[in-house]
Order: sequence, then structure tokens, then C-alpha cells
Amino acid sequence: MYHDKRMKDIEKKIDEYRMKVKDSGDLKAESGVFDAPTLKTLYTLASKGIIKAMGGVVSTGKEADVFHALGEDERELAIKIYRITTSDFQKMQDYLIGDPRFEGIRGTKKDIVFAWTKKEHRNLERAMEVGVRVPRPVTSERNILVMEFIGKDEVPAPRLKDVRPEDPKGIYSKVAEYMRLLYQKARLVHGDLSEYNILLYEGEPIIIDMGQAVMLDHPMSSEFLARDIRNIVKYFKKMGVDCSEERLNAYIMKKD
Ligand SMILES: Nc1ncnc2c1ncn2[C@@H]1O[C@H](COP(=O)(O)OP(=O)(O)OP(=O)(O)O)[C@@H](O)[C@H]1O
Ligand SMILES: [Mg+2]
Repeated sequence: MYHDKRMKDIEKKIDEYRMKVKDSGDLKAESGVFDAPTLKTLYTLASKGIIKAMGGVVSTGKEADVFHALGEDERELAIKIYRITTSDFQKMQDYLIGDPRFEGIRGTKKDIVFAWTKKEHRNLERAMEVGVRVPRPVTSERNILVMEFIGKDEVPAPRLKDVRPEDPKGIYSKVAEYMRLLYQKARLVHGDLSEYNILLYEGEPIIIDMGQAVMLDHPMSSEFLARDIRNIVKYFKKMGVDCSEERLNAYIMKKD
């Protein structure tokens, strides 16, 4: 076949990954991520020319694994692969409910994970459109989201959690502005915002992990916002920034 080589490269990378996984005795990751349908989806993305080569694992988690990859023009990509077998469907369904964009998504676990992947893609697009710095989404296909890799030469940017920012006050102001833009312009609440889901790249905060973000008319959106505010204020207070939940809330709510 004409795209044989590309596929072989991907296969090889995946085999290497499997080997690594086997060596560490962690078979869960292996069976959870690269099931046959996921492999097929990776092949589809490769045959469309979106993925040129798979790289190493960036992160393995409960719901998803993130890999490094190369795309067109050697551009670095992050490939987020949601697990079909081990994801928390109940939770996903709760977050999909009340979202007019995904009304009536029921069906199999697979359908829910696919809708979830698309939801993260759309949320990233929406956030980007209103000026929030997020990884630029490239495409999504079934349970795989392809996006801009935040980092350089296969090294991902650290999470806020992993570093002590030089200018915590400046970073706080940006994060507060992003929360406000999300709320006022995109009509979204992140829903899992904390130092775990903000990367620091070239001195700039970048918001990630938007799968669970909900629109303002979601029944839990106020609670999610209150929790996001609590997390952010707690973290930046620890970094010595003068901030409070009340003031951040007022700033987010302020209409201009
Ligand atoms: N676009 C990206 N560029 C670089 N690194 C990324 C990117 N997206 C995610 N990562 C890395 O992968 C990790 C997990 O990604 P993310 O937070 O989106 O998944 P998650 O839903 O939290 O997964 P889980 O909660 O199951 O671990 C992040 O903490 C970050 O280190
Ligand atoms: Mg995360």
C-alpha cells in the first residue's frame, strides 16, 4: 500500500510503547489505549496525513493518555486518546447533559466517549476564538483528539503545579482574564481548572483539559465555577498573590 511506511512507523512506535508498558508490568494502559478500534483510528489519521509519526508518551491518566507526535511540516502534536473501556461514563454523561450541542447523546459507552472527545475539541475551539490561550485543536476522530503540542523538542511544558512561576501575579491576571473571557464571551465554565490543568510555556499560562467544560446553562455550571475560583485563589495565594474568591468572582461576572 502507498502509505505503508507511515503505518509501519506508527506500528513500530506502538510496539515500542507496548514493550515499555509490558516491561513496567502495567498491562492496563496497553489494553485500555490501543484497542483495535483505536489503532484503526490512528491509521486513519496517518493515512489522511495528519499524523506523520508517533512519539513517546507524555502522560497516562485515568480517562486519557497523551502522546507526542509529528504532523505536517514536522510540526509537534499532542495526541489525546480517551479510553473507551475504563472511562467514567456516568460522569461523562452528567457533563454532557444540558449541553444543547450534545443533546440526546445516549447509546453505547463508545458513543459517549466519542461525543466527549468532540466536546473537548469544540470547547478548545470556542476558547481559542474568544482569545483564551489553549492548545490549538487540529482535528478529532472518534476517541482521539489531535492538537498543538505545548512544549518543544518532545519536552512538554510543565504544569503550574510542577514549577514556581517567576511572576505569579502576572500569571494570575492572565488566568483571571481567561476565566472571564470564557464566561462572558464563550459562555463556558472550565470545570476542572487548577494548577494541574494550566501549563506554563515561555512565561505564559496555557489552559488545557477542556473535555468537562460546560456551557452556562448546564445545571451545575455555577458550582463548577465556584470550584474553579476556589482552586485558582488557593493556588495563587500560596504563591503570594493578593487575591480572594470574592474579588475573582466579581471580576469574572463584570460586564464591560
Ligand atoms: N497539548 C498539550 N501539549 C503538551 N502537553 C499536554 C498537552 N495536553 C496535555 N498535555 C499533558 O498531558 C497531561 C494530561 O492531559 P489532560 O490534562 O488533558 O488529560 P486528563 O484528562 O487530565 O487526563 P487524566 O485526568 O486522565 O490524567 C497534562 O497534564 C499535560 O502534562
Ligand atoms: Mg488534566
